Amino acid sequence: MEPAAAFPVSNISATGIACRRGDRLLFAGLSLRVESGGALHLTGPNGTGKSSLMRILAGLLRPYAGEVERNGAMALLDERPALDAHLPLGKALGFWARCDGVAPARLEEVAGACAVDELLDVPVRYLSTGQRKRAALARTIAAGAPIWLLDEPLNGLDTSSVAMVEDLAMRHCEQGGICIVASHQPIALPGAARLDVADYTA
Ligand SMILES: Nc1ncnc2c1ncn2[C@@H]1O[C@H](COP(=O)(O)OP(=O)(O)OP(=O)(O)O)[C@@H](O)[C@H]1O
Repeated sequence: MEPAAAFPVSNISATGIACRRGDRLLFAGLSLRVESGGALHLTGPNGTGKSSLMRILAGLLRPYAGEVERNGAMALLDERPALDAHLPLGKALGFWARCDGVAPARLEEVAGACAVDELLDVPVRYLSTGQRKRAALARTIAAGAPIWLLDEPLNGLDTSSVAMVEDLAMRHCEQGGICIVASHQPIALPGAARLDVADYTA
């Protein structure tokens, strides 16, 4: 994929974050900051609150305490692909591309980079687990946001697709983007900081 234009300087920071779900305080006192070109790997056992933290960073979940500040647009990949299951993949991606003002040529390029360019005529509901994950990644990347929040991006991917995601994330950071990945799987992200959410369990 041709590099996108270098991203404007961006950053995301969270200060003193506490997260409560139901009547449980999951974690407290968690702070982080990632600048342009930086990567962060959020780890922790199942149920520690990685996805909850990602939703807090994305502005989709209000923290119980603390603040998130962000300069720059953000795109979230999580377990919901946000692609219309009844549409062929190309049309489902096209919907978001129009919303985000993405040129058709750029969408094609991103589809190629995510290895879904051969699947554009296939209804989203027929895609395999790994194909759906790559399609959701294409939707996320095509948005053109400097800040990527990738929640378990490797789930369901084969070895070559894992390498593909690692390469895309590395190149995004080289272009001045930010990549925050929540995953209990190892992921090769050169220079990435690591934060174990379990260290902040309340
Ligand atoms: N809407 C909700 N209401 C109440 N509890 C919730 C809600 N959503 C999640 N939880 C609980 O919050 C805890 C943390 O969930 P979360 O998905 O953030 O963890 P995680 O670290 O991402 O886990 P995994 O590694 O399994 O994906 C879990 O115990 C979960 O059951």
